[in-house]
Amino acid sequence: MESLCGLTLGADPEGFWDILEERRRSSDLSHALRTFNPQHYCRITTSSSSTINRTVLKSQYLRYITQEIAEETGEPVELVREEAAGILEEMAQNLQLGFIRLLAFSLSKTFKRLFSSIRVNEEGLSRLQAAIKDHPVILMPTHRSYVDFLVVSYILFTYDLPIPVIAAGIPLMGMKLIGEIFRRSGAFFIRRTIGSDKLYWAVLSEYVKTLVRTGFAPLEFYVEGLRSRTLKSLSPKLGMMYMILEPFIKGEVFDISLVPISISYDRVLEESLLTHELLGVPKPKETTMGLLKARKVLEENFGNMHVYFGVPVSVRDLANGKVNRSQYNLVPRDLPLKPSEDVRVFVGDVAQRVVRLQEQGMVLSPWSLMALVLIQYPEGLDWDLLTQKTLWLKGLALCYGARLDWPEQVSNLEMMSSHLALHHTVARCEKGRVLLVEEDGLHGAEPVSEEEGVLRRAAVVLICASYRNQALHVFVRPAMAAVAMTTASSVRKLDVFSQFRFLLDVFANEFIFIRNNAEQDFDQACALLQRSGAVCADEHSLNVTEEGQTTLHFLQTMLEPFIQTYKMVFRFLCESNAQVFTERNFTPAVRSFAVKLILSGELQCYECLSSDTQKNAISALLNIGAVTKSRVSEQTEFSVNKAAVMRIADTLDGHTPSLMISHSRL
Ligand SMILES: CCCCCCCCCCCCCCCC(=O)SCCNC(=O)CCNC(=O)[C@H](O)C(C)(C)COP(=O)(O)OP(=O)(O)OC[C@H]1O[C@@H](n2cnc3c(N)ncnc32)[C@H](O)[C@@H]1OP(=O)(O)O
Ligand SMILES: O=C(CO)COP(=O)(O)O
Repeated sequence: MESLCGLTLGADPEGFWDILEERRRSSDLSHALRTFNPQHYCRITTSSSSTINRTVLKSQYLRYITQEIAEETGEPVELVREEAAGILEEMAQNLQLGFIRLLAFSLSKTFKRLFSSIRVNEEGLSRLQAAIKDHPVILMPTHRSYVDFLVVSYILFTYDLPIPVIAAGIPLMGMKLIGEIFRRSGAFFIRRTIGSDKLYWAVLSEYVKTLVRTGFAPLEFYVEGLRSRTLKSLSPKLGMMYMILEPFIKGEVFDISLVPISISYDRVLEESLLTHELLGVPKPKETTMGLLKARKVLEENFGNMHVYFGVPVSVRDLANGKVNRSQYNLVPRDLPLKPSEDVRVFVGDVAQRVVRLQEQGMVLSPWSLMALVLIQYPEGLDWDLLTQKTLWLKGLALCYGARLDWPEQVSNLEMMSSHLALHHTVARCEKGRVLLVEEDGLHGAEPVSEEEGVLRRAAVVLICASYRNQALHVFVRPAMAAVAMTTASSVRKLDVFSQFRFLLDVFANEFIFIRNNAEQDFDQACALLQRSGAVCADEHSLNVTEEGQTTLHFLQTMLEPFIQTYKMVFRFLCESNAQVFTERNFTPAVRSFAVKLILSGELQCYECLSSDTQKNAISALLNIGAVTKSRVSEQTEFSVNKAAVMRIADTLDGHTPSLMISHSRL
């Protein structure tokens, strides 16, 4: 079968093509050394990295800011400019085709060992090719693994598309040799927390804006800001998003195309490390030695990967009627301007929409559905029951519009058994019963303390939960409506909606919802519940059907670990003697509170140990106003309004009408 650039590749019924198939049949060296002649942006003004750097340093914007900083600090302006040049030198990429070829060769070898297939939607690449010619393009992939940025560049190279420049966290720069190879493969390095460093913000934003204005190359950045430890989408970071959109907002480019990219893994390379971070184990430092030591991962199989290139989104279309760009006609475009309220809202809205599109492009593996069932049976369940429930769930997922990797020509038994085998480190079938498998600890199979036992159990539960999380975006709206139906004061749609809206507020950091979209979310939730026959609705009420009990119960149980974790955090805040917590102490203190509750038998939910969910619970309280945040002597502190937290906990239980909470905004 033919692909975009004439390669012979394997297609599956969903329109995905396995790019490794060709690699398994022909020389990796010829692939790496083949003619590479991509079509660039039609108005590209430079293809030289050093010209980009010079343009940044000479820009009016940077001159203005360096002058301003010199006046504020009393430093000579030349010194400030030198500092700016130093920051730029640390940051700038230096893309060279030779390094791309080198990596193309090594990655072909590595990917073939790690993955059974890498499937790419070719029509998405054709759309991307067209978009690249017309406007500056921003590639926005999901971030679940270090493999993400490698595979995106690899695919673009394979399909003869321009190699992107990529915003990379600075720790990667520190890796001996690898850091430099990455820089020459298009990475530009940014500090992880910039805080109030005015000069750094200025250099970074001018650098990013120059890349966009000149159309030097597609710009790739990870709007979630880090790899999601839970495999669930993270709330987007807005700093870089703002810089990228600014050239359009200020009328310097006609349009910008944002391309969401959804990367779905059957099995994530870093599954165990990422999960342990959720339990408080520090992330290993990125070093070349660490990478070499990790090479035993090459002995494992990680199944299939799907990379879905979404439909390019026109920023111009999104901005229509939402941003008043004429306000920028009155001031020179080079001068810094604080973003107006409409721009701030717009940037956040764009980022949320892209993350939603990323979710919609994700491909679910059978294991993800199996994990959804398995996690609801912590003591394990019979294989037959797992099969029956997973197949039922497959039907529900399809009914809710999920993109599933479940080929019809393979039997269900074969599909499920092979996926269980792929995840042999997490679950196993013994005597017809499927059970979660705990990893051995540092000191062998037996835990040395009760606490270690809890954390070990939590590790495997959290890995399983992360694969469940891959599918949550498909179910979260109907699941929230299902929960709202149990706690609402009546079956009247108005009452259920008010409870639903409260849940949206509480879980705003947990799941991706677009701001001010509650009514559409609710309508969609009701429509899906109706479509699956779980409820029948008329204009004013929602009623559970007889056969809908099972669906509703399943959906409610799906959200239970999140509800339990939030309640546990609320309880911790209310029972603690202190009214104020430092950010640093919060997670360890909540963790030991949760471990105690589990050991005492008061809490059965091991997912409550996830620091990610605990932090989201605090963020929810901050958003609602029940907790406030302040900086006190270099530390972030949370002050808790215990009465407000209790009312939220009550509403979550359905004891207090949600309207009171939403309207008073506490
Ligand atoms: C063929 C084969 C080839 C293979 C070839 C391989 C290629 C191999 C390449 C390797 C490549 C690796 C790639 C790795 C992938 C990652 O490393 S992912 C991690 C790095 N990327 C990102 O993080 C991107 C997304 N992050 C952001 O946008 C973040 O906002 C930033 C820019 C990093 C800043 O982070 P932050 O300091 O935490 O800031 P943030 O929370 O966004 O904002 C802080 C405050 O600054 C304010 N602020 C925002 N903008 C500004 C501004 N311009 N001026 C002043 N203040 C501002 C905000 O309003 C905010 O204020 P508050 O609301 O808190 O009051
Ligand atoms: O630096 C990154 C490279 O992927 C992402 O940050 P984390 O390592 O925190 O996920």
